[in-house]
Amino acid sequence: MVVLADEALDQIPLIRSPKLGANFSDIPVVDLSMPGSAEALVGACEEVGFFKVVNHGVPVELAERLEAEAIKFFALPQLDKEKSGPPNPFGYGNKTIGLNGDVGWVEYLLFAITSAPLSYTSMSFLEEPSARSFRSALKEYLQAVRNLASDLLRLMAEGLKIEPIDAFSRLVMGEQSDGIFRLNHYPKCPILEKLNCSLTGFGEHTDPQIISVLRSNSSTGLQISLKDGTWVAVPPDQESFFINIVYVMAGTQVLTNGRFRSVRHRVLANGLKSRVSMIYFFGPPPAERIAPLPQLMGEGEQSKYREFTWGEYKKASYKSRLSDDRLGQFEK
Ligand SMILES: C=C1C[C@]23C[C@@]1(O)CC[C@H]2[C@@]12CC[C@H](O)[C@@](C)(C(=O)O1)[C@H]2[C@@H]3C(=O)O
Ligand SMILES: O=C(O)CCC(=O)C(=O)O
Ligand SMILES: [Fe+2]
Repeated sequence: MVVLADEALDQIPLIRSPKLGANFSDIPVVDLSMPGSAEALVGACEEVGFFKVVNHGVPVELAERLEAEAIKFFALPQLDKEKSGPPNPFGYGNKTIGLNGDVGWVEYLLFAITSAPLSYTSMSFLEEPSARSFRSALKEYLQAVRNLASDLLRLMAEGLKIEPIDAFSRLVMGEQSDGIFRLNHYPKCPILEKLNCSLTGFGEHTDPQIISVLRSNSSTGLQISLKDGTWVAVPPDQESFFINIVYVMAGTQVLTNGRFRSVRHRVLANGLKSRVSMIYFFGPPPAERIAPLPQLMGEGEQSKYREFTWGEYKKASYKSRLSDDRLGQFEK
């Protein structure tokens, strides 16, 4: 990203509340090495829809290697980065998010991920022989995070006492599944220090897939919205993963029939330190029919939504703005 011109800031929503940034110390923590982690995970999905995972088995060095490669990419001259964009919807993007007018103080690389064998959208910079270390860091990281997501989704089924145990994981691990991976860079924005306010990095939204696995560097910025609508800051932890139980899985009454919450979240740009985050979003194949799991329906209970396929939902989602309710059109 080039040096900030004030007009660039004009387009991006400023957030003026002075209280932003209070750290939220009650983020549920799920320790995968402890007995009872399935119950802890279900409790976190019901209460907050967001939790931190520790003792997750993914070597910290894998994330650090990919982070270092991402930093090298984002440090390239703007014209070189743009050879891998614009995102349609995949590729390099700068400040615009999606196709419908959302903007933020962020540049990013967005990849579609396919499984069996694991592969990702190619981009101009990845074709260069010099991108070998980027490619290998990316592949190893994606594979490790897939394994973690599969473990988490199995634990979720165990905690909810759903059979078969792969009821959720099979939805997102198959060959045609809809995986997306995003590398975000929120450059530091020193002018914010003088203005005494924050700048939207990534506007408020709920993630549209089934589950998202997020890792960031030690820079602040991520906030979640609590049940009462208050925004709280998530203290960064570069050795852990943050899990977002997302839209279709959660409060939408689609898969878990309203048992799980999905959390609205956003990222604010930092005046002093840039933030790098990497998020793997897991979704089912386009033809998958989305309806509540019968095991989670009460007797005689009806779903609030007409049945739809994942492909129909995604199509509608790409016509929406970040903060929209993307399920409205599927209500009965
Ligand atoms: C405005 C949009 C960008 C987005 C697709 C969408 O139409 C609505 C949701 C956005 C989001 C949020 C979570 C993920 O970052 C993302 C990759 C996704 O799947 O849905 C983005 C999409 C994007 O950046 O293209
Ligand atoms: O960068 C972050 O920490 C979160 C970004 C985000 O919410 C997203 O890409 O969906
Ligand atoms: Fe998100």
